[in-house]
Amino acid sequence: MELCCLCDVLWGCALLYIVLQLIRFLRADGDLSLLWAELFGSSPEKELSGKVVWVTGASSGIGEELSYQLAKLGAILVLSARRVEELQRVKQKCLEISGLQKEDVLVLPLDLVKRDTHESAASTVLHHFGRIDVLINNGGRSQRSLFVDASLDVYEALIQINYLGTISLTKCVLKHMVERKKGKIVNVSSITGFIGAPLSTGYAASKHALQGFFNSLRIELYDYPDIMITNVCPGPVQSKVVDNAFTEEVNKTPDRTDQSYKMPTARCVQLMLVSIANNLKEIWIADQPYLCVCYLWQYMPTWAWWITGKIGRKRIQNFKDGLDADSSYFTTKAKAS
Ligand SMILES: NC(=O)c1ccc[n+]([C@@H]2O[C@H](COP(=O)([O-])OP(=O)(O)OC[C@H]3O[C@@H](n4cnc5c(N)ncnc54)[C@H](O)[C@@H]3O)[C@@H](O)[C@H]2O)c1
Repeated sequence: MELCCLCDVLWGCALLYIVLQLIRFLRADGDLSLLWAELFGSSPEKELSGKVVWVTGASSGIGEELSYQLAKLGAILVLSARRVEELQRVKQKCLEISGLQKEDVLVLPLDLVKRDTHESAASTVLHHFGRIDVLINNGGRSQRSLFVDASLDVYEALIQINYLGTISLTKCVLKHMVERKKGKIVNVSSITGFIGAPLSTGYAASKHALQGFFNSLRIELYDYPDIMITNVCPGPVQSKVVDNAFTEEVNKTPDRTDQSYKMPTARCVQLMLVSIANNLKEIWIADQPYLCVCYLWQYMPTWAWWITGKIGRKRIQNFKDGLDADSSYFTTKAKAS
């Protein structure tokens, strides 16, 4: 009788656990393999403490937040972007919030477009720290313009920064990882790396190119099982990406709009670190309805076209109204600020 009672309690607990996890998945902000790794996988603290991590685009948004969370985990950092004073500011904060010493954080200005400087940048890191454990290809720019209105120069610039700049730096670092037979390359792609988005035709093309490249490179590295490639695909996240986006012309950026309704940068970075710690190959990080659209896109492409068409029309209308393109699909409009 007592055994029966114990069994009932155990079954009750198991059922409660499953229901809780189901609720969690329904409110999910990541794909299922990512959420599984968050619940049951290795912790970023365990995997990343003491590792040499090179972050590009570290001067703002996701890259800046990555630098802070990695510093707190005890990772040794290389911070790259174009503006040295912004990188110094990020370094200073890294030192304030962590136990890192000045010599544990290297500020290394780098322009992704200047590909002839990438080899010497990689040599500088190797000279300074002796190794590169993780390269996070995060630097990049987005787009807010319709194809009919945009100059082809914008398309060239997006490919130069997001695609060619990224694979150029990867080539310089990969040589070293192949010699060591280990390392991690993390690419901040986007959900537009595998689905389409109006106003971002050139951006989506550059991120599709990145994903095609890294998914193929991963197979070329089959004989190096300890060299890991992770493609990170975020949906809308709070950052300066829209302020810095290309518009119709290369030298024109959009008016500032409210970004506060998007996923907090800290949450996006927290999930990215889980994926790096657990060697996940591709992760999706997005609030709804974007995550649902990602699943639809994979499993029911024709239905997905129907819904992305509806959402996409609204996106263009928001843009024409001077709002953030992603604001107010289902609710009242966010104002331009
Ligand atoms: N925020 C989002 O909604 C979102 C969604 C999906 C993907 N992403 C991707 O995340 C990455 C980080 O963007 P973010 O959202 O933090 O935007 P952000 O504009 O705040 O940061 C971009 C970073 O890239 C750097 N950068 C831009 N051009 C560069 C160049 N030529 N050389 C070197 N560095 C350069 C910037 O200086 C900055 O440090 C980008 O690759 C972006 O495409 C962002």
